[in-house]
Amino acid sequence: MRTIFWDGCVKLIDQTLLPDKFEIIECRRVEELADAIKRLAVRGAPALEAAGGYGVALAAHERDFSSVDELKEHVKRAAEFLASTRPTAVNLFYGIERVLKAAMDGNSVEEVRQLALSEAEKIADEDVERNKQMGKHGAKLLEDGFTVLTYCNTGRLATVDWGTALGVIRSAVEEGKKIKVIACETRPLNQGSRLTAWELMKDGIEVTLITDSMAGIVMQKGMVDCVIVGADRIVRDAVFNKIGTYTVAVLAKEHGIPFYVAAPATTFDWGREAKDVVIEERSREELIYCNIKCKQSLIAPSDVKVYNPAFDATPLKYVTALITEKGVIYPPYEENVPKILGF
Ligand SMILES: CSC[C@H]1O[C@H](OP(=O)(O)O)[C@H](O)[C@@H]1O
Repeated sequence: MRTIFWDGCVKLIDQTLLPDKFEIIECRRVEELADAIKRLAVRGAPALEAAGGYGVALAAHERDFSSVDELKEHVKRAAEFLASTRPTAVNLFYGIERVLKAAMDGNSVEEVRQLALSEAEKIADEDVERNKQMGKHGAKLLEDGFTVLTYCNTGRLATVDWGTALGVIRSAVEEGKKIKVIACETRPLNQGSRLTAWELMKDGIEVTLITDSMAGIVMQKGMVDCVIVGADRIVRDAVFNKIGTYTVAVLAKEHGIPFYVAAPATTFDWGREAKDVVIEERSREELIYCNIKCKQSLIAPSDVKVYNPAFDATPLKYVTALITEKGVIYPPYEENVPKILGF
């Protein structure tokens, strides 16, 4: 089953309930999908790209319209609303803009609806295919018997299907290589423990869960052959990814361990630099409660000051190679990224 798909409305796996409950959310209105994005029921840059696209298509279908002009105005407003949900993953805006552009070519209500949904479906289908391509290219970097350290969740649940960094691991395993994974839990929302461990165990891929603070000792003990992470936005001088990625990258450099980033071309925002990117800051409740879902078990004084950035920026000097659907890109990035990705 895909992470997000169209079935008369937008349907998606509610990732906030995993690993203990597997439920599908049905979004019949854009507001419902926007809420799902904001509370990370659907999350992960490529999954957000599809969510953005499906969200624009949903806007065109969510009610009746007296004219194609009224419909187009409604869709434009919905696109702006969807773009306001999360600021850092550039894929979200790519998906929204791509479907909005397609929809504007329609000359009737029915045509706008058809064009929007068709483009949103193309985005979803393309994501699965490019993840498989990325997996093939990246699998060449993993030797039989490797142990790979991962951060956050970059698997099926972070994409429409297959995954980016976890997709590379899946592809290597599919080729017959024995790959073990050390998954960082990834505080505060535990995408690593709740989602990555769940995905890998379902696939029968050996995974060991560690706290984020253990990343150093496993590298120091020689337990890690390489690190593979995903990305939310790659700019000319840095990779934006889940908070804590920068720490892992510096540790990997210190221990001479390859640090790879797997991301599709739509995660690249090559015209910008790190200083131009907004890092999402999330609620204090994510840090002061053990379980954000039911706001139980305080693990900090309820009125303590909190800083909760959802992402950090890893300078490209810490990145051994960028794994994309077009191939593996090595430094010098300023020369090779535009050449291979055609920017
Ligand atoms: C395959 S991209 C996944 C990327 O997205 C995650 O962020 P979030 O869970 O907040 O959407 C994280 O940065 C992952 O690396």
